[in-house]
Amino acid sequence: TVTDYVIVGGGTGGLALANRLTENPRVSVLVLEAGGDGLGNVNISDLALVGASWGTDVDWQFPTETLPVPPGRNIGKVPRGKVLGGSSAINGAVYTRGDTRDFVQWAALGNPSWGPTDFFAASFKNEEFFPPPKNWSIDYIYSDHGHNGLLPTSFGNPAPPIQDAIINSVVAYGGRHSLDNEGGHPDGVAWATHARLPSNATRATSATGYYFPFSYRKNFQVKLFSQATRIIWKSTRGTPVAAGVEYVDQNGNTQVANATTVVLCGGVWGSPPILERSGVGNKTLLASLGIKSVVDLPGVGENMVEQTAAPMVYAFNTTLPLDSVTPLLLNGESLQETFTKGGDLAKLESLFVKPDNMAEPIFQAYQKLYQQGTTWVVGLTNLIQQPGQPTLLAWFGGVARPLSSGSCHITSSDGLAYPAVQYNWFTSEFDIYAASVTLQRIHNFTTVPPLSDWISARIAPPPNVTSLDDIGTYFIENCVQGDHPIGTAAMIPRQDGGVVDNNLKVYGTANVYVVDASVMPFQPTGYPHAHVYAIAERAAELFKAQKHY
Ligand SMILES: Cc1cc2nc3c(=O)[nH]c(=O)nc-3n(C[C@H](O)[C@H](O)[C@H](O)COP(=O)(O)OP(=O)(O)OC[C@H]3O[C@@H](n4cnc5c(N)ncnc54)[C@H](O)[C@@H]3O)c2cc1C
Repeated sequence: TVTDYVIVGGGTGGLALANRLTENPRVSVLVLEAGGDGLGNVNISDLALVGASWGTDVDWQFPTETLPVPPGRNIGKVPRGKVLGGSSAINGAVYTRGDTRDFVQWAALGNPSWGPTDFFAASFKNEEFFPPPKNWSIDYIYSDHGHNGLLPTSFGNPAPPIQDAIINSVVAYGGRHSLDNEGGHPDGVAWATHARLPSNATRATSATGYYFPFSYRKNFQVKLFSQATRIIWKSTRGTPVAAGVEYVDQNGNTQVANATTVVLCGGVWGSPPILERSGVGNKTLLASLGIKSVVDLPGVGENMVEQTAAPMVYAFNTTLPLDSVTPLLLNGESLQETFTKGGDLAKLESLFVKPDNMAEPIFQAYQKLYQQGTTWVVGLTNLIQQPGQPTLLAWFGGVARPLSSGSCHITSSDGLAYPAVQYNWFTSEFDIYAASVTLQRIHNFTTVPPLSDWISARIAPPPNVTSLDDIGTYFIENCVQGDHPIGTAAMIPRQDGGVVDNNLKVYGTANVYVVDASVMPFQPTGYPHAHVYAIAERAAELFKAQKHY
């Protein structure tokens, strides 16, 4: 049998796309997912247990390469969801939307279908926002959220008065209190929504929203424990045409799924390896691995941007009664604003230079976003309660839009081998300087009243780390990955290192597409999760329009 679409990866993007395509009963979709269904796994469903699934069988546990800066640092294996729902099933579930100006730049990169009006309409289609109860002191703007989507979003339970103290100290130190960061103007400290059902703190994933309630659809088939290895080509003469996808089924047998259209939704480190094993990628690299080139596309696996964050941890002088779900505040602001309070803006600007491996148009987009004063640095607050210990306040602060970028490439033609994930953090000094001043500013927020009235000591970094240089060293030695990588199949012009076009079709192919976090040309303000859903919603619209469904 030949299905209309074979979708590789039943993750965040994959299931959202599959759902929208199968709204039409005449369109058939087969999803190949390397993991299982995750049903009954409390580490997935209970959002209070975030992190418990990492390192288990629902996590790919991707090995990473040693970092260049600081020399020799290796952060080891990092999580990615290997289960229906993909990373939406194991992530922090923080749901943030970017700035409208981010998408003006996406469109300017040669993608007219991805401007702010289209992007936000697609994103709102994803969300079903549950406002907090009236007696909770949480600000939000109702119209900044989607209301008829398939993914429930809501706030964690508030912990007044500490939350108000955080907001008031940010404002006391020259920051802004934003009523809502979700409507295209993320600029200041605001409550962050989670992908979660409000009633019982259950995690909402692409599987709970887009698949399980629709699994009755005969045209929406899912094969679990089926790992795709490469694309099978019907013809590589002229423009190559895919016939389907080769995969290893749950019994270890190699099979082929035939389809009219192949869509890769394997994620940032799942999709590029499939392209490379199929002959789509850097011709020289592929030749060195004995793989015949089908389309010479050097951008495959490049342009990988990952946010980093370092903890600033403070002990409270009291134990706070906390709900099981940690409430969160997200603070973002422009670099100009951050530096006005304690950095050398001229020095920062002198460091704002294009890294060799960054595409020129992306750098131009960054320049515009910087000049427009868009939010560039982000801090997320977390309240931590361990039995018998004082409550801790942890800020995770970092640069939302770093200049340093890395890569993800296969190292052999083995269809089941892990690729080499190279982050390349801090190869741009701009990122180190911006991060140091950000942490210093977070420290300054925390040590002015009213928040300071609650704090007894700083736990991390140690109190003797005070100079900007020392804070910078602390950051590069202790930062953690955001688990927010994007960009390895970037939607930019082919001559600039792009991999997919405005319709998410892989350049040089007739019928191969990518619909996941890989296609983001750069990280919109905030975090990636909500944007992947929006990409899938928008991709479904574009596919339907092309095929006149
Ligand atoms: C620990 C963690 C915390 C995070 N926290 C947040 C957060 O709080 N907020 C936020 O916005 N973002 C967060 N993220 C990032 C966010 O979850 C991801 O950006 C997003 O879910 C990626 O979606 P995707 O569709 O690109 O990939 P995924 O959702 O990862 O889906 C890829 C799917 O493809 C499958 N797959 C891969 N290769 C193959 C293959 N060869 N054959 C078959 N199937 C395959 C995988 O098993 C997976 O199901 C976090 C991520 C992680 C891992």
